[in-house]
Amino acid sequence: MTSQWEAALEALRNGECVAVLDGEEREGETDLFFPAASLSPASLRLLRTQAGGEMYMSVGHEVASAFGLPYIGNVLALTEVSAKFPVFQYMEKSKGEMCQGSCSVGVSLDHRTTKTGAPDVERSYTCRRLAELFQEVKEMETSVDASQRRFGEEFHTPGHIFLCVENGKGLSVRTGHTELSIALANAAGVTPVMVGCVMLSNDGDDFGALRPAPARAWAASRNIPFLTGSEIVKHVLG
Ligand SMILES: O=C(CO)[C@H](O)[C@H](O)COP(=O)(O)O
Repeated sequence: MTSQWEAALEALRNGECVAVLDGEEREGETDLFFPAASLSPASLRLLRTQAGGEMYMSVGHEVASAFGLPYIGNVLALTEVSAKFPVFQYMEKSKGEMCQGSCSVGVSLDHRTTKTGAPDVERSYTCRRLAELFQEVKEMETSVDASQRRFGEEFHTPGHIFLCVENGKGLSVRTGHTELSIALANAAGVTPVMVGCVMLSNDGDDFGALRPAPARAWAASRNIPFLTGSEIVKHVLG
């Protein structure tokens, strides 16, 4: 029988969905993921209608490095920013990349050719294009400077997809959905850019995140591979 791990890698190679529960001790949330490189508008619709939470694009550390993409918390923590916009002196900011909270968040963006950036057809194009552009600059061994310029020619910020940036040491220091999804992409051999969305409850008075048991049952009913954070860590780090 195929294991959930093998099924997940196969699904990603085929551009299909996988479900990842980070862990009860962490968020205790299940996020659905598709590989960005082959993301279709229909896949994006599935994330929006079946998961329903915030949609984001996890980018591997090498992708962020290739384009010089920062963590937004580090940008907002700059003294120049607080001097000009004093509210940022007072707001708590996730700095660095190692905390388990929302510190992996980067900038938001849209592809420049989109009209508003919001529809499924436009958001999926934004995601696909980022993954494609990374492959292009990687294969051509483009300098960081030239890669950043190409990135700027294609994307504007702010936009309708926010980035989550993998830390440089991966799962050994952080086991967020950001690192878990990129570890899966690397294991599957697909471009390390993944599009994720957290599953929320649609059940009566429960306005929280979808609990692990119904999330697992939903995935099983659709033949979508379901993995926990600890299973992924075990497979990747041994
Ligand atoms: O909850 C989420 C989105 O709404 C995601 O889990 C989050 O954005 C990814 O971050 P992390 O790596 O901290 O899990």
